[in-house]
Amino acid sequence: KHPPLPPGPPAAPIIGHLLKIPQDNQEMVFYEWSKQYGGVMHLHVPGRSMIILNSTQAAVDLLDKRSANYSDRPNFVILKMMGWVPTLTFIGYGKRFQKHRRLLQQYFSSSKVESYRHIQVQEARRLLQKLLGTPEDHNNHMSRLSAAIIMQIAYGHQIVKDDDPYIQIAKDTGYALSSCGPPGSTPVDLLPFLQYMPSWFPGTYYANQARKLHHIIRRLHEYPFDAVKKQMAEGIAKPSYLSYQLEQLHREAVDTHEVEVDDIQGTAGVIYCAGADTTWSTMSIFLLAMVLHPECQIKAQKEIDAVIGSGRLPEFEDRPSMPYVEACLQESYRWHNAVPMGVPHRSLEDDIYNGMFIPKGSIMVANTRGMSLDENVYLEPTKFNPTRYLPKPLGNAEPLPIAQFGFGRRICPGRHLADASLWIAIASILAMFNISKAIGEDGQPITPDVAFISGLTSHPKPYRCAIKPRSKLAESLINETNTSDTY
Ligand code: HEM
Repeated sequence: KHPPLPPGPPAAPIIGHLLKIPQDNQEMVFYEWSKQYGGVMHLHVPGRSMIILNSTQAAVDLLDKRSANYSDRPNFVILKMMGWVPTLTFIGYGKRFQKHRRLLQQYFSSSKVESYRHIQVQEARRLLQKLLGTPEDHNNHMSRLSAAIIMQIAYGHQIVKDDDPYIQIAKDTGYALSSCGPPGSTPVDLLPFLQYMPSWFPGTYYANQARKLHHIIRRLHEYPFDAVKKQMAEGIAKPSYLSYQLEQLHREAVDTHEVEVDDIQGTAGVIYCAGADTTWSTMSIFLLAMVLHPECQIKAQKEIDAVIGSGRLPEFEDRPSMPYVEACLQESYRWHNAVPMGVPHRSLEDDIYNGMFIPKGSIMVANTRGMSLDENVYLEPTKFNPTRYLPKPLGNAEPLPIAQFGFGRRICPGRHLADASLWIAIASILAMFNISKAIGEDGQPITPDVAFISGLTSHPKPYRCAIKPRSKLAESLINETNTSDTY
């Protein structure tokens, strides 16, 4: 005796949509289905309902406004097999979730992240020097920028060499996260008994992957943790999230055992894994857009020149004066997504939304990609067009994207940090470099494919481009910048 379920494609008896849900490119398939079935869709797989949200409004109405009901997580069988425990992203709603969120929110609130600006500025300057020296290595340099900022904040570790083990860990983690299938909806997640089947058994591919990648995730948690503990014992640890929390633990140990060592290890690990890879991917999406859209680049550079001239590099204080550069960042979030289907939530109680029944225990997928391409909100949504956000008559006054950082009580706690790291890096690159297509051996410009490697996170496939200083003055400005780099 309840209203109908949300609409969805026809289902087979018993197995429902199990065989219809694709393993690759799910976000795009769900988006295509939404054109027929609407912004709130229902899929049925044995033992559970999946609700796919392709409309930002529905995601806000349910995941934000009714977040008490929609902040649990499904059981991520594959991710747990990989060793992601105890990691906030995958912990269910409850006491431990609240404890981990509290630990992280204190450290990454919008006001607190302002105190990390000097690290972000320094790393953005280093990125410029790296791009000047070896522009063909742009992907590594962007990965390094993201990892270096996170490393200093989380572990007090400054990356000084390209073969730094932390960079390798960040890269390995990126690889692991994009090789583990769609989050919460691989065959093993949908039919957990498959995890116990031998590797030749159909549907066990991701369970085998998880076993293979387990050592990467353990190393991510253990290596930095052991290093900081050792430094603390020797009295040489730099201030960081980890050293701060371990000191607190030591101080409060007598009074309360609320926070335990593995809470600290887990939260430090999640900063690293959730922060470095996603920031890097968004940087890479931005650069790809600049290769393909020189007209946007020129517009952004004109704005930067008008605000800061050509004698200095951008600072955070310039941000409010550069609405078009801001729009380029926002469009990079929307045009392609570092986390294309978000991280699924789970509902705790039965609910009714717009006359549709959402059963208790439903897996709620906020399809960021679908929301980014929603033609009811964005004109020509596949086009990279920052102007769309500018007020009329300059632009089309379209709403800024919000889905990229998720929703409700699960919204990304690192969003203020990520946004600031990306802004300073993007503004600095645009101020100093021209980005264009690389020239192939045949003398012709190479147009990079807009192609992605996708799992929980999504990365542009490696692409070539040319990155050249805008002028001799820009070149000397980059060279003269003191980054106290030792290599
Ligand atoms: C551009 C960069 C980033 C993107 C696109 C991104 C995106 C996301 C998304 C979509 C979620 C899932 C939200 C939900 O379930 O509704 C998430 C969760 C999370 N993010 Fe980020 N993130 C980024 C950077 C960061 C950074 C820098 C940190 C750490 C400082 C971080 C830490 C986390 C954590 C801990 C969670 C889990 C939250 C929870 O389950 O309660 N992220 N992020």
